[in-house]
Amino acid sequence: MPLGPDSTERLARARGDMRMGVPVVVGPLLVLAAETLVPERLAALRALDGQPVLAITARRAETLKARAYDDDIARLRLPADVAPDWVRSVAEPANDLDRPLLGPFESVRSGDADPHRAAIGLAKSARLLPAILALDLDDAVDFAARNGLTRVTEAEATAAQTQGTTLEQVVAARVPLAVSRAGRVHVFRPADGSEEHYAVEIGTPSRKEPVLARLHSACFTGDLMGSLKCDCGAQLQAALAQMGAEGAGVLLYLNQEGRGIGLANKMRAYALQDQGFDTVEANHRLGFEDDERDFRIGSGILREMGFSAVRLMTNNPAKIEMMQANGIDVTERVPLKVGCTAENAHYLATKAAKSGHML
Ligand SMILES: Nc1nc2c(ncn2[C@@H]2O[C@H](COP(=O)(O)OP(=O)(O)OP(=O)(O)O)[C@@H](O)[C@H]2O)c(=O)[nH]1
Ligand SMILES: [Zn+2]
Repeated sequence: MPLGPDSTERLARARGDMRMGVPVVVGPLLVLAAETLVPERLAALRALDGQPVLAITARRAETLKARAYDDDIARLRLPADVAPDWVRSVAEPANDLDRPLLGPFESVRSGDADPHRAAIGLAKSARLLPAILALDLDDAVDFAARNGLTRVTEAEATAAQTQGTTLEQVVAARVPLAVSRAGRVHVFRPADGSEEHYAVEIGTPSRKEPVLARLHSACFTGDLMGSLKCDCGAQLQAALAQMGAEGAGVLLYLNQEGRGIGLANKMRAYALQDQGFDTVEANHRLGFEDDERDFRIGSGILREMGFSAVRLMTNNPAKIEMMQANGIDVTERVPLKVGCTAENAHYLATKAAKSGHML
């Protein structure tokens, strides 16, 4: 292996750079995340030859009443005189209702939008808002080298969205739990430098029979703070309690906060929910799909631990489908109906109506 970074490592760097507001080169494009744009970098971008565009998802474009000519994304020409906060307002819907006059937008029709799509995917995988400033470069390779910028190819950036599914166990150790003395916590680390995920094994479940299993997505507010806006904390405790009572089970704690959009974006969604949008509408206004989680991570961990069949504790049919599609047999669905509160009744009803949850 050469000493320099390979493509996986360059992708991890690119994510870090975007989060810091440092430009990266994706295929032929110079790319800056809209969310972390500062005035100095916008000025430096404008000093280059060419016409910058702001690429957003079609979901976001729909809210802004901008035309999306590239299916799932739109490329908006960057007006010559706008300040960085215009860019941020296009990306970030917090002030949509106060700033209705951001447009009119001029959407670009010609040229290849695939690199822009790849760069938006990279921003998502960095848990940033899916909006990027992009400028076509004539000499992308030299430009990156001259300016010390991280460069990834378009294909590498596209692949970034499906990485993080090859995980290796780093360590496992005994942790006596309130629900069972025989608790064991395993830590799994993806090869691409993205977030680690955990498995809590209760007892010593047989690898030859279906194991009682829960795929739990991290919810800082519900799991740790006792938020009444969702049912996550109660589901977590109930799942562990049932595993303790049966003497065996495995709970995967997946760091896919906010259905994979990250805590900052989930809090943005919560702010929109206070303006009257439901959980799905809020995700769309931010430019995300309803659910950005990659459930293959869960099936990968189960396989790594030697399990091939589960009795899955869930109300979400998508999880069952994803398990089956990824080689983990779901022999039984174990319902998990706990934690209904006055504050989350609307949230649970929306999950049932829009996400097909079985309630
Ligand atoms: N984007 C977003 N994420 C949310 C919201 N409320 C909860 N979450 C996240 O949703 C995830 C939990 O997903 P749920 O749909 O409740 O449950 P599920 O795991 O898909 O399905 P079950 O197995 O039936 O519980 C956690 O990662 C939470 O952080 C919200 O309003 N917006
Ligand atoms: Zn929650």
